[in-house]
Amino acid sequence: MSNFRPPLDMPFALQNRHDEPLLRIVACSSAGDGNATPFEPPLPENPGKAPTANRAGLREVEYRLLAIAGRRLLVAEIPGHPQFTRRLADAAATADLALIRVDASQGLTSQTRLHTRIVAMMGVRQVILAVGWMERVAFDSQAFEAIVQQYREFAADLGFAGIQAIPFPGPSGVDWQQAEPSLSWYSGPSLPDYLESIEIPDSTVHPMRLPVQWVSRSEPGLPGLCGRLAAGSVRPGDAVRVLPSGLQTQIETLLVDGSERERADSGEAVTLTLADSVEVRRGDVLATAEAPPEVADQFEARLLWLGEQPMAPGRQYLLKLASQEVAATVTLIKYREDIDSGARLAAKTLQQNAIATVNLSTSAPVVFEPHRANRALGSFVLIDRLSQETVGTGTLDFALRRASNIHWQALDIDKRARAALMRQTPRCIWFTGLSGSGKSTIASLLEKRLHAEGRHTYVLDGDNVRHGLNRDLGFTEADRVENIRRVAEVAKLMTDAGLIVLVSFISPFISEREMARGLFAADEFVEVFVDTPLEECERRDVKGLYAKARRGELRNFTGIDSAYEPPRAPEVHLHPAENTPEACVESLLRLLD
Ligand SMILES: Nc1ncnc2c1ncn2[C@@H]1O[C@H](COP(=O)(O)OS(=O)(=O)O)[C@@H](OP(=O)(O)O)[C@H]1O
Ligand SMILES: Nc1ncnc2c1ncn2[C@@H]1O[C@H](COP(=O)(O)OP(=O)(O)O)[C@@H](O)[C@H]1O
Repeated sequence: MSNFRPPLDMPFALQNRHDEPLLRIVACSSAGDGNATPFEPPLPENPGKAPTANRAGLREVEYRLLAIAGRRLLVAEIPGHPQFTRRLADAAATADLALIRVDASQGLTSQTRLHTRIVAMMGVRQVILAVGWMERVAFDSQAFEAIVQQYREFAADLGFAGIQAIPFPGPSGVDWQQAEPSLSWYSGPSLPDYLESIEIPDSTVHPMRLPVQWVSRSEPGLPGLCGRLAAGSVRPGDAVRVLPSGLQTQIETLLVDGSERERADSGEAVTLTLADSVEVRRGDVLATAEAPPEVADQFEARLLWLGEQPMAPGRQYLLKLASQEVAATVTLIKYREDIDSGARLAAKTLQQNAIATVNLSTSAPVVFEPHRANRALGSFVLIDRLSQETVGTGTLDFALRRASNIHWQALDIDKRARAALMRQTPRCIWFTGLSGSGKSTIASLLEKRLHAEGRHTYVLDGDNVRHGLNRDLGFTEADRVENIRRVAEVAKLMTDAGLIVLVSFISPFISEREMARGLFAADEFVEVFVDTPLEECERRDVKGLYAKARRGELRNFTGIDSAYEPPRAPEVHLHPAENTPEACVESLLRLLD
């Protein structure tokens, strides 16, 4: 074994492809206290770096570059703690092989099953089941076989092409060099031999895909299109298509590391220029002209939920796929998978570490390929728009419909024409605040004033809409998200009809209010924060609901046992506890004028 300079903490994504093939391994452990990793301690030939710990005293993820007989290995070692699930999914997304270690005395744990499902979902097809601490079961071959048998049965439906189980002595996993006499009954390959024998799929045979990371205009002439080849190879003169626009052109020049090249392969970072001045933007994908990927905005997908807060269908997240970024919503949870048995379970929301099959809808068409055909264009992450944290990762199975199959119906009479007839500027005035804060009182008074001035208005009130359109919804977080999504869509249609719409819903979450805002033109949406302190609302207790909630007779009551997230920058901030309803309406009218 030779030794490469260890690229400490180097993510897979930053590795450039060189002449020798690189086997990417994701290694994780469900053994012991979960804080150990299978490749420790660092081998004498390959010292790596000393394990680092984060503030909580947990080991961090480490990347090591090793070599065995001319084969280079990039190993991502993921500590077994549940906090590392996201890192495991990240590393598994590009790994060729997973090394999953168990403790012989514990056998399979829920962690083993979760890790195995995640690596399978992210497209890893080869698994090494490293059965460590064999001395704890007296090096018993039957104990080993029982674990292997159990694992094979569990993993039978997960689509692995190969599962190799290898026994190990000791607490620290992989003993590369020394044969352990007590394991002489094991006749399979050693870990180095097995790693050497694994075939790496050739990603250059796939049609070329280049997600454009940025467009460089630093040189005179046509812009340089920069990105990392996600599949296939590219040469000057190749016919390519730009997606989603579909425009066809040719590669003019190809640069790698600043020098002109005749060919570049999957994994390499390249800069291209095109023969024509076709419009290309960051997020577009360049592809082989005769075999382009699909473009769609509705998908069936598999989703691993990572957020501490449960996933709510209907809530908008930011979806990142290759270099594309669009708003996305889970429109339906088809089923959640039981991590142990794989059984399909009904679910209204997803808790952290749940895996589910869902329908996903994006706000704009996305260039993609099914994950089984291309991992780079078939996997995505979901980001919470407020915290900017990754809350989900997933893979696209197939498009539910092509984006191009559904078009906006062009109508002769549009919003502008309708509004002109009504002699008004359509608006959505969105009241948010606690129950009893005064939303309905103020909205109703404002409507009276507008009506008297000859304006065309409509009030959408939570209490009323919940008797009809939203009668199927309760007050869980997921139901409130859907409640607001529907009413925002209705308000948008009404504004489109030319009306001034007054929406009066608690609408407790920033995400959904921002989603609603996103449906309207910039100055069409007016967020009004009806900021009455909880104590005052509770003192008023118009409907006796606060008293009920305090007695524990009403669950999920906003302000008591369900959160209210105040707006950060509302257009109007009202303080009804200090001003009469009439005074509040006056200040609103001034703003609307
Ligand atoms: N658990 C719980 N939490 C909050 N509110 C409750 C609850 N149960 C019933 N109600 C009554 O429902 C009204 C709020 O409905 P909304 O559609 O505005 O709520 S939300 O926007 O979906 O949060 C609200 O009306 P307002 O007082 O006018 O706000 C309450 O009367
Ligand atoms: N300045 C004020 N603005 C609005 N409502 C007020 C004000 N002062 C007192 N109230 C009273 O508070 C209650 C608010 O109830 P409501 O308008 O139904 O609130 P919400 O729609 O937010 O649940 C009403 O009984 C209203 O008369």
